[in-house]
Amino acid sequence: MDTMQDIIDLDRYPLDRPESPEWQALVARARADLARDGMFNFEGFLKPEAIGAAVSALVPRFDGESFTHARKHNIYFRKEIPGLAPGHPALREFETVNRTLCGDQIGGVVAALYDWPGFARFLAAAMEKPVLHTMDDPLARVNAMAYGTGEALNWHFDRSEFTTTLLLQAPEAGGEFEYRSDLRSDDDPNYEGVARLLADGDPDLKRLTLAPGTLNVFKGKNTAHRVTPVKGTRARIITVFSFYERPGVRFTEEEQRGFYGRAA
Ligand SMILES: O=C(O)CCC(=O)C(=O)O
Ligand SMILES: [Fe+2]
Repeated sequence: MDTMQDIIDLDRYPLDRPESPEWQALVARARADLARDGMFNFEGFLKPEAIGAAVSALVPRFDGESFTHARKHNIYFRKEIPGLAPGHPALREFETVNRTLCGDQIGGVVAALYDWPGFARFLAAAMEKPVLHTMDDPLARVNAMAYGTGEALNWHFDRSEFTTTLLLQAPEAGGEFEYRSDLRSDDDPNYEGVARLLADGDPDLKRLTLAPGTLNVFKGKNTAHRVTPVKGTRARIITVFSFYERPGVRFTEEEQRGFYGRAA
């Protein structure tokens, strides 16, 4: 289980053949989907055996050593936003609870995929970046989350421009991914639009039910998104990979403590 042949369905998703016509066609598909929907989904990206191996490796760690990420937070994961009055409805707080494992607790298939240069190379091409780098942050580089009954990840924007996730285990019900693409831009924070979304008044909200093994990439920095509460006994398990255009990116110690309960 340690070559990419064992991990990725390379017949469907030829990330191992950069610049080949098939690779370029896949890049074109991802770009078209990103332009239209703000995301792309590659179903069956991870091979079933690799999904099984990843879940088996992660479950005991979730049970034994995960951080329970439980807090109230606003969509920015920041207490204050310069220029926004403290009571502004865009700063409304919501509850998040899930169990999180960090980069220094994740090995095997998931870490092998993250560190494989063919992965970043493909994602860079899909996102029309000259290059993408893995993070230097030992905690944030790759995360795994388990959402049990009633657990959720509430409204937020991500730190990185794009977010790459891979669902490993689907819940029986709930645990849906809800998102609103381009709710803000780097030039326009659109606080009124944020407030409207948080008041459940945004008609452009979309919902996605992921299947295990699907690679999902979306514009996380400016796409508001959340995971709705899981129903049933089977946890929703997902991994999240972070890439940046700049090499050497790390979270601040405050960010590490907020997201993971410790610094490293
Ligand atoms: O669990 C998911 O589908 C999304 C995770 C996410 O948004 C995040 O980790 O920032
Ligand atoms: Fe996110």
